[in-house]
Amino acid sequence: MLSVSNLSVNYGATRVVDKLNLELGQDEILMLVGPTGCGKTTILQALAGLIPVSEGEVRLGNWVSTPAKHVPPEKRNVGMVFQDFALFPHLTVQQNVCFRLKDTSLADHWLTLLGLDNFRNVKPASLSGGQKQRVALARTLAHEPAFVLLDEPLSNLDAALKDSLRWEIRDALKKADVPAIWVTHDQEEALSVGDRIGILNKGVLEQLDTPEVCYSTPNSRFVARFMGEASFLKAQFDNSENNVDNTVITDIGNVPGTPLQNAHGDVDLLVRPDDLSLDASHASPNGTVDWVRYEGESRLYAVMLDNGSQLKVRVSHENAIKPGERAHMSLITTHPLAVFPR
Ligand SMILES: Nc1ncnc2c1ncn2[C@@H]1O[C@H](COP(=O)(O)OP(=O)(O)OP(=O)(O)O)[C@@H](O)[C@H]1O
Repeated sequence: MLSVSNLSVNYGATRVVDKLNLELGQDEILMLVGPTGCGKTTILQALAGLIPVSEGEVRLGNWVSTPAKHVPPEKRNVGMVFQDFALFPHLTVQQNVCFRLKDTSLADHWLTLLGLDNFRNVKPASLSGGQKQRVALARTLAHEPAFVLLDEPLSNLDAALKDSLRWEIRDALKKADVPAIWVTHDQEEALSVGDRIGILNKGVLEQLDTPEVCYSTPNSRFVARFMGEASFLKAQFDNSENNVDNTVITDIGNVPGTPLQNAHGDVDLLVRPDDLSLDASHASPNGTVDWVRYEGESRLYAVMLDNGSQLKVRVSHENAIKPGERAHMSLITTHPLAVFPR
């Protein structure tokens, strides 16, 4: 188990990572997300032992690193995968993966598993981006790392490739049976690939939970907005025992709620685009379309309700409504929605 307690990193007088705490199970994949400059890469560098930490400890297997007793990178047995692949251009795929390896049987194993058998004798320049990233991963895993750090491994690849390669990487990490921390800018990638997600805000871990919990029950508005399209609808919530079903009352329907931060009375309900329906042929419209974004199979609408809340709703692409047109919006969800104090 990889265990991190109160890890803090300062650059000069500026604290960039503030008291990070986390524990990762043996084959667990943690996706680390957050806005640019929030400290994601700094955390990876600190865990790899590449930069000094100001406070706290990192513990794995038989070593513990603290500011007073720093364990150097070569003693940590960390595997790193970067967005720029970092392959040796003058070596073949096979030579890259076997670099400094005494026993090459694991190199063969990962080359085969990652579909690289036919490329063993070519140099990186003639490989596609996805193939290069597979080579980088094979090289990392062939060295039997105790844990793996991935810094935006897919950010240089096109959308279609990203989608398939993220599953290949997840599968390979699970087979390698090592804890992994994977930094990404892509919320969808974080939600679909991670066992858990850590959301960082200005060096502080705001939430560390399963993808489902981070998306449906974010513990702050920051996390709610960061994990996907989020609208906040004015609502009323009675937190007394009279409200046995935790019903939240809104102008566009009543739904079950999960109150956060002791929300009650006048509250804001977190509404995702798929929690709503939009009907332009309804006899009594309750809002006006502000804008629409065509997404291929769907369209995302921003609708200004007559009560002053703007909500975003995603509907089938067949549903073409123009900005300025009136429409009826209602809540259609049956699962509990997060309720924030206003
Ligand atoms: N060597 C350094 N010296 C001083 N400040 C640094 C150094 N490296 C990073 N920083 C600062 O530390 C903060 C965190 O940087 P970091 O690269 O960890 O962010 P990030 O979350 O990985 O960002 P991005 O998503 O843009 O890659 C930023 O404000 C950055 O400017």
